[in-house]
Amino acid sequence: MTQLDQLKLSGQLPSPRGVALAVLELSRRDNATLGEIARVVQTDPALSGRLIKLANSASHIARPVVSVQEAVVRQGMSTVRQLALGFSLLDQFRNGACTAFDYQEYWSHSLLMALSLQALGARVHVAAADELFICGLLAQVGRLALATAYPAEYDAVLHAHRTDPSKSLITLERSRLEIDHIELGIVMMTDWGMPRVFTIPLAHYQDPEYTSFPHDSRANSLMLMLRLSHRLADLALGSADGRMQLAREWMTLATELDLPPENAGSFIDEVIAQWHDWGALLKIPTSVLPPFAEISHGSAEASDDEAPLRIVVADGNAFTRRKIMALLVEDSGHVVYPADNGNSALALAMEVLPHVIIAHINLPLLDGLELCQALRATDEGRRMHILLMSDEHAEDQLARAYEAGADGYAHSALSAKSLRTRLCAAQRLLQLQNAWERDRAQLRQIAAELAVANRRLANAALTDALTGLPNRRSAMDQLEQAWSAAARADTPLAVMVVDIDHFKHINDTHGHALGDKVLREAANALRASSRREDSVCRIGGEEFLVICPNTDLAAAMQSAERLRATLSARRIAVGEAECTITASIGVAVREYDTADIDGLVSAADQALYAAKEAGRNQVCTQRRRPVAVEAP
Ligand SMILES: Nc1nc2c(ncn2[C@@H]2O[C@H](COP(=O)(O)OP(=O)(O)OP(=O)(O)O)[C@@H](O)[C@H]2O)c(=O)[nH]1
Repeated sequence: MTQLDQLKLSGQLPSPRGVALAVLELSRRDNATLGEIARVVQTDPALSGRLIKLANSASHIARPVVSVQEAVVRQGMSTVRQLALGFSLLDQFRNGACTAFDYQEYWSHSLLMALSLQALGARVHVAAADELFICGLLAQVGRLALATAYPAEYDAVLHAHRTDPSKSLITLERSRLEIDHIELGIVMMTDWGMPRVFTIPLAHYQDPEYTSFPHDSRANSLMLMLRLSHRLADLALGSADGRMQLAREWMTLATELDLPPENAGSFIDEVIAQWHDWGALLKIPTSVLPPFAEISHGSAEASDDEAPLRIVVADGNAFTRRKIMALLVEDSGHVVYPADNGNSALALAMEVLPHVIIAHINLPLLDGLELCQALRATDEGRRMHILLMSDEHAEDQLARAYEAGADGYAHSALSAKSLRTRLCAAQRLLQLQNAWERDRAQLRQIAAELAVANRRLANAALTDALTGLPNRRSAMDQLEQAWSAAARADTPLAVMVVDIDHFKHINDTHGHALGDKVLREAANALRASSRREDSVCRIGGEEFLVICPNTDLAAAMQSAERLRATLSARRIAVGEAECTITASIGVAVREYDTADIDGLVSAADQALYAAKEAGRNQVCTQRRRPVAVEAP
């Protein structure tokens, strides 16, 4: 009798109890109905809740499942049986006699595998979500079984593995227990009715060498999904030091399932969030991780020397492609994107903008030389380091490779060392490019800051600091423009010079600070009361210039009168009391004999003088006599 047969007969293997056992036995009957299963499940509230939660977590379900019956119908008899079993094991084996076996960590790892597999299933449609969940949850049940059946011996196995990790766990299990956890796990799962479609990839997914299922087969997809899920669980529960490497391996492996590395972050962060959620429900410990993008990029201080490269490996031969990919990932943690023909290599390169492309010269669809030429014809492709590989060393091929724009040429059987050496050149290029881009970014930043500072200075040079109005210089520029526009279009142009009366007296009586306040209030009042197209400027101490395009004398006089009235109606607080001000305004319009803007302002000044002479608080034109205007 084999060790396995003895074990099966011994009754020492983990097996379901209670409701789960009843579900298992019931489901083995030929005439069992889903209704009967649901009734049994209902007697266990914890199991009922978990089945409902699981049924609802399959994202494609529009209407939430609220009853056990519905959950059981949706999940089907075989899935319910296995879920009941998985949860029953979890509840029974939270602790055990094998001291070196961390039962809590085991379940935490298994739960994350279950959720990851389920989430991958939503992207790669190879099996129902609940089936994938249970497949992940029980993927390593053989380890739990060995720890349960042989606590002392397995303790020694685990210690030996920890002391010398170069010896694989499976080898140690075999040498000490004559059976390994994978074999045992498969037997147990087969006994529990797990379909072969799952047990076959489960038996192989931990092989260090790739097991060759056909590339587009369901078994291959499941095997990759199991590897990805296992690696994710290792990443989440392992030490922070190894996370970056595992994250990059994960991204590279994910490309084999057509999951683009740029989607890895959101996928993994989502699965980790579900893990926390389920962990709380099942009372299983989980760990808090930084966002995946942070893990995969490593510390911000990583130097250019350590910076991983994005590499597209294009080879029609799956074996060579995988060999190179494995070398690149294991050796230096680069992020690698596989392509099996020239067209997909080109599309991939344009999408992920790799630093390096390693392409076989005889690629299908678009050969290596054509790929090289196509890349070199683009701005992005010109910056990539292209290494072409060939199965032969032919001089004319070498020449054609360089003519097509390749940076390097190598034999396809190149060694790891030789590949590493060649990547050094690309890494150096990357360093230079990074340094150049940093310099450029710094220059752009300086230029932007300078532009802002210049704008501020220019603005300050044209603005009066006290009132925020355009200053004399700006006023004269604006007037020049208004003059030109009026001359071109033969339209009228008027200006007003507004001067606050007896302003010296205000300063002398109330102080300079109140004088400033009066100026600010006068500026605000003038701005608020003038037309939108007029420009109010401060051209001297208590003197303002209002430029009024397209305004004839009568309209200007009317506006000036309105401004005068506004100012004189203004009450300005002086401590508890108030004071009032008045202003005199001189108005001038551009006439056929007005020489230039100085002439125009001078005419307005003369009019202002006339207004002052006439007693202040009034509006005059350049004709040196007050003009009576109607109040607006
Ligand atoms: N508070 C304050 N006072 C200013 C400012 N700029 C000029 N002044 C003062 O404004 C006063 C102008 O006085 P004058 O030119 O004699 O004119 P006025 O007292 O208004 O008399 P009339 O114009 O003839 O009505 C001076 O005392 C200046 O010191 C300023 O920015 N703030």
